[in-house]
Amino acid sequence: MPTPSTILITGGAGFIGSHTCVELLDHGYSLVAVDDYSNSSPQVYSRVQRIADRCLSAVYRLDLRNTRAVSDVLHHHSVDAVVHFAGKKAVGESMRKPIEYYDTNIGGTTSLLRAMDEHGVHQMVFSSSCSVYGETDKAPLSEQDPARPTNPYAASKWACEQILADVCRLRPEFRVLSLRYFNPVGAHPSGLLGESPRGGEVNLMPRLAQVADGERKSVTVYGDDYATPDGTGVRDYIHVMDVAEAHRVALEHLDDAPGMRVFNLGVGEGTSVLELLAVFGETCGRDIPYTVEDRRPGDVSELVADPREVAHEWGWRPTRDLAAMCRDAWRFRQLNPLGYAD
Ligand SMILES: NC(=O)c1ccc[n+]([C@@H]2O[C@H](COP(=O)([O-])OP(=O)(O)OC[C@H]3O[C@@H](n4cnc5c(N)ncnc54)[C@H](O)[C@@H]3O)[C@@H](O)[C@H]2O)c1
Ligand SMILES: O=c1ccn([C@@H]2O[C@H](COP(=O)(O)OP(=O)(O)O[C@H]3O[C@H](CO)[C@H](O)[C@H](O)[C@H]3O)[C@@H](O)[C@H]2O)c(=O)[nH]1
Repeated sequence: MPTPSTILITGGAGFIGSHTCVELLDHGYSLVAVDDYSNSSPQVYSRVQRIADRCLSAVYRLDLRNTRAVSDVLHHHSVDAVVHFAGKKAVGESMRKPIEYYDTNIGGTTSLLRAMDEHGVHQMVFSSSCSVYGETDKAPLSEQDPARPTNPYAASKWACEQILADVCRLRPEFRVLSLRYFNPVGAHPSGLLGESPRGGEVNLMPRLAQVADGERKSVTVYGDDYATPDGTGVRDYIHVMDVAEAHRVALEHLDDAPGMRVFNLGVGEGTSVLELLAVFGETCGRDIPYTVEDRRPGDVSELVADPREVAHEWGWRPTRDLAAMCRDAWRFRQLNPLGYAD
């Protein structure tokens, strides 16, 4: 995609969205961001702009399911492509609130597609998830492996992928790259941006940081009876700046081929809960107490990427290691103990 191009970012104030805003501003893109701030804060944009030393073209508060509101945004800005992050992302919460997850994630995506089509915008990079692979004893996982979602969150992402693939098949002007992220963690090295969830369920890395600085007494490890080397869940952690970079590279490859294509976004290395806990403890020089409880409903034992397809197609691979992920997440926590308090 030639720069400067104008990109609509949905969920731009979120964890991955905000880091991607920095990466795209740094590379000359003009950005229009929309978010309902259900899991983020508008304050994040001033930090994005401070890091990038450039402004976003516009920022809107809206719920993606409001097609009219999205359409109004596309009416006012000549957008070349959409990077679609907005959605709900917590596996455990999705087991308790399945309707909310299907409505937000699938309804938000179809609403966005309608508004895009109305304004002749047909290119999208979509945030999918490795959770679509579900419970499997295969590691690493390639894009050709079957999807077997085990919770409504994963099922909603799989449904979106199927909808997007079908739209691309029936309407060849559409081009979609669906990126199945494994576990994005870490933070911007400046310490200005990071993972700052508003209540609800907290992912493992921000939870480790909460315990390290004493906000919580211990980490609950969800199960130590999985068929993994130490019995705890294994994931493929990838630095959020690598994920942001991958979106910039993806935008350059949207036109490579017709239809929808799916890519894994992971490092290709599995890390257990206890291993991550140990590396995080070493990084911050503190003990991280933990207790073991039952498995979290909807969780799977192990998800590790085969990352070769992205490397082969785009000549790109993640470069930041687990120590950098922990170091940056800890720096963000130390500099922002209250997150983006507003
Ligand atoms: N973080 C992960 O581990 C991970 C892994 C795989 C996939 N993903 C996917 O990547 C995307 C971004 O994840 P994240 O970690 O940045 O999450 P996040 O919650 O930090 O960001 C999502 C953003 O979308 C916004 N949003 C939610 N519902 C909305 C709606 N109806 N209308 C407008 N805005 C809405 C939230 O306020 C938030 O700012 C999500 O789609 C998520 O499912 C995340
Ligand atoms: O307090 C916690 C939090 C998590 N875990 C464990 O740590 C691992 C990682 O859990 P996270 O909640 O950090 O991440 P998930 O893998 O459950 O989910 C995240 O990555 C997925 C892809 O794996 C999804 O896409 C989803 O959006 C995103 O939240 C899992 O084994 C989980 O059981 C704990 O033991 N204790």
